Amino acid sequence: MNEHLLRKYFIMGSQNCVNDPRDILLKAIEAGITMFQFREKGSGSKNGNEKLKLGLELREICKTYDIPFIVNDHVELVNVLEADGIHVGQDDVSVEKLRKQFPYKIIGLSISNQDELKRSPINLVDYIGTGPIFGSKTKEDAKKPVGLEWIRSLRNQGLTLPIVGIGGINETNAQQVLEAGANGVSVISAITKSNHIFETVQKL
Ligand SMILES: Cc1ncc(COP(=O)(O)OP(=O)(O)O)c(N)n1
Ligand SMILES: Cc1nc(C(=O)O)sc1CCOP(=O)(O)O
Ligand SMILES: [Mg+2]
Repeated sequence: MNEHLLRKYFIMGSQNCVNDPRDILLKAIEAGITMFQFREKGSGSKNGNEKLKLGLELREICKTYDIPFIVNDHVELVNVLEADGIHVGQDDVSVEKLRKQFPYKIIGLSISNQDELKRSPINLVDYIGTGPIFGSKTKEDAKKPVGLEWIRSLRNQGLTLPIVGIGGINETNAQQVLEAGANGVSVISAITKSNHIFETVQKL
């Protein structure tokens, strides 16, 4: 994949939004996000047909503006939403299975420590998502922050795969994440909770 797509990677589900998620996505796209992940998950999130309807609407917006659309976790939504790819974690469907099913889609995998790195088939993925870099209140089951040191460690071990940092990243600390060796930053609340989405995304 083109590693520049990770530069400003926006993740969102309706549970993250006070305002209409469609409006938030449109504003974020106008401001310059480079990729979008549909993550309808956790308390307050939609299910079934409502989830599907929102996914289709957000997908359509991304298609209009040529922004890659990634599905979080849910393999069955990849074809239905004509997604460009899928992001999975260590406890989700296996990357081996995914790569067989989707030879040409973008596959992102979360890797947050040395053990996970050792047991992950990184040759099959397009990028690594790693975090939480800083403390995050957004993910209900977030691990303890791994810090910038973990990104440096991945690079010091010679990992050349594109890396995107996640967790507690905002316009004031994004630069540190890039300087540590990440190709980009993925954010939820920095954008969904911003009163000035355009300025926030520009600063990121
Ligand atoms: C870009 C990116 N990085 C990490 C994650 C977290 O994935 P996961 O560990 O599977 O946790 P959930 O998001 O499924 O709760 C991500 N979604 N995106
Ligand atoms: C979805 C997610 N995954 C994480 C991980 O560490 O894998 S942290 C996280 C939440 C990111 O939200 P915010 O930008 O609001 O902190
Ligand atoms: Mg997951």
